[in-house]
Amino acid sequence: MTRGTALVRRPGDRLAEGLVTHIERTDVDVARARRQHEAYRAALAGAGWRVREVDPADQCPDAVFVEDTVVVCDDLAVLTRPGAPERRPEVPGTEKAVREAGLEVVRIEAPGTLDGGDVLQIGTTVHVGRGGRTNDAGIAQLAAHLATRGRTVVPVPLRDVLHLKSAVTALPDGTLLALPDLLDTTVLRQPLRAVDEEAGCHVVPLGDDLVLMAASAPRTAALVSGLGFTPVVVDIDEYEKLEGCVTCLSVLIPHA
Ligand SMILES: CN(C)C(=N)NCCC[C@H](N)C(=O)O
Repeated sequence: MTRGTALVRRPGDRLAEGLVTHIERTDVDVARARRQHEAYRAALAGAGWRVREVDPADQCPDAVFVEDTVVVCDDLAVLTRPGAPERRPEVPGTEKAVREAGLEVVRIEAPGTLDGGDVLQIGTTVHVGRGGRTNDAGIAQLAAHLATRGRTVVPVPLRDVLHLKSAVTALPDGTLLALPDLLDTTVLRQPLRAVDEEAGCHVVPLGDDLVLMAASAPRTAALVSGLGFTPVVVDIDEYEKLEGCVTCLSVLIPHA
């Protein structure tokens, strides 16, 4: 049984030069990061996803964080215009992959900026973080594109955090796991549970009751398990040194 296609992009040799904005830079062990990426790909495959590699963009240290380059909604791929200009050359490789997956392609245009890490889709509601990477023009363009698929966009102001999904993601039943101090929770449209581990608010529903989580959030994994879900745990600490998390390393395209 295949759930769909999971796009990933292998880390390049320059990974350790990736951007760091809200945390202190520490050394990244690239060889270890490659092993962790291999295990991450295996976890996706083990959960029933067909893993497809996006062409490398090795001149861009952050290219492994492929989530930031596209928002997939049903049969539509919205190519982003990343808020960090040095990440924009990552987009053409993603465009090739989503075209090959048969998706309709539109894009965020200047002056809009939008990173996929700011976009949290839950049912027909799409929460979009407004912060350092995503601006109002980007949010307005995304809202217009996703309206064609019956989605409603809710902007969420962020505080001192890279992306919306650095601070909140959702379990398969729509319950939000969040670090409430990092965003304006009053605008969120789903029930919220505060977590006490930074990586605890990063989950990726993989289908059925499976929930991809980082090994750095053991207490939250126990919580998630107690709620009746099955955590699929991966160690991604080399990516966490670059403000990455489990969501950023893939783009899931159901049924593709
Ligand atoms: C949800 N998150 C956090 C993401 N989708 N992306 C992380 C990108 C990290 C990269 N060093 C950067 O600063 O762009």
